[in-house]
Amino acid sequence: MTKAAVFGNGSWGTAFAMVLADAGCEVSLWGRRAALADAINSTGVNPDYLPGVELPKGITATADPAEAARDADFTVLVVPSQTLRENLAAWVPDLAPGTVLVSLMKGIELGTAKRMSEVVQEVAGVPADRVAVLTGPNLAKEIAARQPAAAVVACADETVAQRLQTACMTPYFRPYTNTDVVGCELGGAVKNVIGLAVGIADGMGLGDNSKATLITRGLAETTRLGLAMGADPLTFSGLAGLGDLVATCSSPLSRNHTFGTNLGRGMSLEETIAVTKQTAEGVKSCESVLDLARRHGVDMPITETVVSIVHEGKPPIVALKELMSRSAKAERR
Ligand SMILES: NC(=O)C1=CN([C@@H]2O[C@H](COP(=O)(O)OP(=O)(O)OC[C@H]3O[C@@H](n4cnc5c(N)ncnc54)[C@H](O)[C@@H]3O)[C@@H](O)[C@H]2O)C=CC1
Ligand SMILES: O=C(CO)COP(=O)(O)O
Repeated sequence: MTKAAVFGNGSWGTAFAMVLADAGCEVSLWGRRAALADAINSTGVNPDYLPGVELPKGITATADPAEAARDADFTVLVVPSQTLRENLAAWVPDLAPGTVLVSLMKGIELGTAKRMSEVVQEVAGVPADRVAVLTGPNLAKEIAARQPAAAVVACADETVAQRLQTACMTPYFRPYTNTDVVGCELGGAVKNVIGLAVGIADGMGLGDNSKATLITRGLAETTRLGLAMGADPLTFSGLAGLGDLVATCSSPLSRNHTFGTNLGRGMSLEETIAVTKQTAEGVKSCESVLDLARRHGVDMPITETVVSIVHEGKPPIVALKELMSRSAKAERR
């Protein structure tokens, strides 16, 4: 039987543990609080992150990383991106030999501007063919309700992606393989920034033309960055690009979208952070995405606008006027 360790028992870690268990894996689910692990084991529910959802048999929760990691064919990493480096360094001595490390995270590291798979390779000291990424339009609550969805599993080695695909394929969860790890990770991280922008527009009372413009031009700037970094531009019209953008920018379940909506309605950053209970990766990653864009000499005006609103306190109405009054351009260049 395939064994999977899932490190992170938040909403996506728990929902993906359900997918793996439904696909026939034996799953150990790690979280840092022993009391939560005990509650999950005794009630069969994760009361903090997926209340009311009965977890399938085949998931065992633990707060002990060595116990979680033991004999795992796949080690799934799903903690907030900015905490990965420190957490993974502590888990490395316990990792099962030969395990494939799978990132479910959608962020870029602040300071280094590294993608999560790069952090994993560096910290765990493993080659690219031992690191995979899973991404796509996968709002955790909908997956936990077993609503049909597709995803992308990306790895430089297609046979590894195919093994992961088999390990997490269920009647409601349909993963496709891809070898464009850079494009898949960029799609996942930048869509959170565009999700913030769309949320801000929604909060300001703007309508669907504005939303469609932000989504489309957001995808254009994501693709520009991807091209500069060696990604396949077609990845951005797939599930990791357009697919995830549409889900995030249209759903009230998206934490990034909701965060933006609160800002657009006039809440301060501090007030918005105070009412946000879960991880909204774009809030930090908008700065690292902009850093990445500057390192590669790529123009990302929507990302720049989001940074100016979220981190520089620019009023959304002022930022919007500036975004709309940039010099005229060709749609493609
Ligand atoms: N929730 C969703 O619908 C989806 C989330 N993701 C990505 O998954 C990643 C995790 O997000 P969620 O599970 O949704 O977040 P969450 O906010 O629901 O849960 C975060 C988990 O990380 C733990 N955590 C927080 N700080 C930590 C630290 N310093 N050390 C160790 N553990 C820590 C929390 O206790 C919790 O178990 C993010 O990168 C997100 O973009 C990707 C696809 C879907
Ligand atoms: O990545 C997601 C859906 O694919 C979840 O989006 P949020 O992190 O904005 O909730």
